[in-house]
Amino acid sequence: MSKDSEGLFKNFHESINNSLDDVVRNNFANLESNEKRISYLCSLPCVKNYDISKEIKKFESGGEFPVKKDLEKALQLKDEGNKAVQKGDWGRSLQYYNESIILMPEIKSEELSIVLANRSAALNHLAQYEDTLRDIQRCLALGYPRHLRYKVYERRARCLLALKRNQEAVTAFQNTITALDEAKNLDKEKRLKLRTDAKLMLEVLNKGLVLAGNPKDPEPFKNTPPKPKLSGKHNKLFPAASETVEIAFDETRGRFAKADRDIQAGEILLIEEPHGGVLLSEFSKSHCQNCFNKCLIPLPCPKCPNVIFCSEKCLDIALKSYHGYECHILPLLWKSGCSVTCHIALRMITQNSKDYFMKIMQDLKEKPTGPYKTEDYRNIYHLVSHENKRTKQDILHRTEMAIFLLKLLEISGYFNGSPRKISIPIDELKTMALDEQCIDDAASFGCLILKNLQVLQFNAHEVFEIQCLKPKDGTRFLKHEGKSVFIGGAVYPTLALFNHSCEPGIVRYFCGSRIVVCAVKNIRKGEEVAENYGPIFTTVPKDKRQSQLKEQYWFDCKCLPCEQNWPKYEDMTENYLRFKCDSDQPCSNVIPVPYDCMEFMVQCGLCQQYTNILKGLKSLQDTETLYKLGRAAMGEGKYGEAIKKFIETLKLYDTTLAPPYKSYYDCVQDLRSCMLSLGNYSFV
Ligand SMILES: C[S@@+](CC[C@H](N)C(=O)[O-])C[C@H]1O[C@@H](n2cnc3c(N)ncnc32)[C@H](O)[C@@H]1O
Repeated sequence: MSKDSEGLFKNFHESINNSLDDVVRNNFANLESNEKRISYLCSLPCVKNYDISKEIKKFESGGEFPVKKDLEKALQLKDEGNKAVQKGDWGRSLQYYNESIILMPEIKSEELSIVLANRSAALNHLAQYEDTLRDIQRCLALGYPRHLRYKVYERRARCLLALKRNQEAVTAFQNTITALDEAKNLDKEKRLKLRTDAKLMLEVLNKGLVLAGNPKDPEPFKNTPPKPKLSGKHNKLFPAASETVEIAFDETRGRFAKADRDIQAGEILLIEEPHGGVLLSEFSKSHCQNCFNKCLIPLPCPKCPNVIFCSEKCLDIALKSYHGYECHILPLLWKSGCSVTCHIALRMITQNSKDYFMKIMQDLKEKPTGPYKTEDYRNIYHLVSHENKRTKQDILHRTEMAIFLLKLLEISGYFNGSPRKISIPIDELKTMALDEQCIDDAASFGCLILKNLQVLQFNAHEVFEIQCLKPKDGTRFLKHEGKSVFIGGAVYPTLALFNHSCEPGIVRYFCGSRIVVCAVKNIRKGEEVAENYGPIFTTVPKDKRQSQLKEQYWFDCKCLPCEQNWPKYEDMTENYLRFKCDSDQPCSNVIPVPYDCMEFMVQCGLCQQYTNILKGLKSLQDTETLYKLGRAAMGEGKYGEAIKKFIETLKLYDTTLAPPYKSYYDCVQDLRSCMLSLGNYSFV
């Protein structure tokens, strides 16, 4: 449940807990399968008869997440946009048009086409030509009135000229001339002037094209950032990871990742799409519901006023899978007070069809073999859920959540195999009882949801972006100085196989909703590639780390900093250097050498061999210079350059010294900050 939750789910939960007597609790506790737990709880009168009609009524009243589109408001906002245009405030008009588009009902396609055309004018004035062209395309597809079309064709032609796409501009000017014939409300003189201008432009353009030998137009500009690339080939068994990573297993730690060869700091080890990725409700009107990118020119869902998309592609993906079902239940879910984890648990179902689950239901008993694919629900089903360590109270609580989500799933039309077409009429929803026809489905899907909730507790990741203050004109902004903001959640099934260390070897960042995992240390072949579940040894004392990990993830951490009781960053001493034993035989020992040591040959206490520290001291001087260069590049926002310097610094450190020591973690921390700067960011 969300921390400050109020609302339907909380009340439902409290009401059940108050109604259950010891006998019922005992009966529940003795049930051995999730299927039985769901069926039993669903059959109890306190669940079936739970009255939700009053709470549902509250949703109808709208507020932050209205249940329906609103023509009147949409038209008002359009008018506000037009007024802003008259004042020459194009930025403000764009905001009004955006809001109007989101609220405009789908059936008012002509009205919508007009707001899109108006928005294209604003975008054109703001010199966002590619966006202008997209909106013109959209407004024409929606049936923009024929007598006004000359305007958007002419705008299209001018945009194409600005983008130097002259061949296409010729067609657009020709369309303008044809469309002027239909401009019945335009006075004769204006029409004549526009026609003459367009003809003149056509002449100039055609001549220019002939003179230049009819060159091809430049490709339309792609506004999607380049996709990150794995370092090395894909792992054959775990294709989201690189072949440098192997997934190993042992009885105490379960599955975990280790290096299959020496890994260098800076290598990209994993790139993975989310499974069940959801955006937090607070970002539903600023970020694309599908790819999580910040979205300044939103495309609305045709049916609901609560989510936006960055492109037709994202809209199409969402509508054909999860959003088709979630469209009308989102306000209910968001206002119910249940957590983002509940939403992910539901999304893990809605993103696939009922048929998909029916086909794999039998397979779920066995762990799947073959390549471990991100989209394959069977893999997620077998992630760690610690089912047999759960308390009765925990299972009861999650079963209640599952039942609440089941009810939403039923309302969404999921069990009938087709999304509901209209928003939920209040009279339809009186109690929590499930429709008799859905009882069998409820038992099967309730089990899956319950399993999802258990799995998510240990395997979900937060999705974040870096938010930077909007730079004033001409001023530079530094992404590493931005704030990391939690915008959503998801399971990344391959990353979920990585265990924790309080001294992690990786950093994760996001490109849209896709996660990228990058090494921030050099990791030797055979060593664990560990991620971090929260507490880091440099900042959190051991007892706190141990108790946090035990409480949240149910294991005793035995990482090196925990086992050897490494000091926090602030307590690391600079009085001696931790030299690696440099003997001929491989020796893993560390030789602490006082800072003011006058000897240059020091003896290893373990293998008794001598290490010449002069060579090491010389290379440490080089690391200082390299590190300073990296810091300087970072301060100028040249992250690629800074990353290279930090990687070189770490390489030199690793030939000489063994962590923990301050300068090593300074460098790791800066490398991490630079890597984070490569991910999602937005201006606030
Ligand atoms: C996200 S999963 C990691 C993958 C998991 N080991 C598996 O087999 O699928 C988290 C769970 O892994 C185990 N785990 C993670 N880090 C661990 C560590 N450092 N030592 C022991 N167990 C760990 C705990 O059981 C934890 O709840």
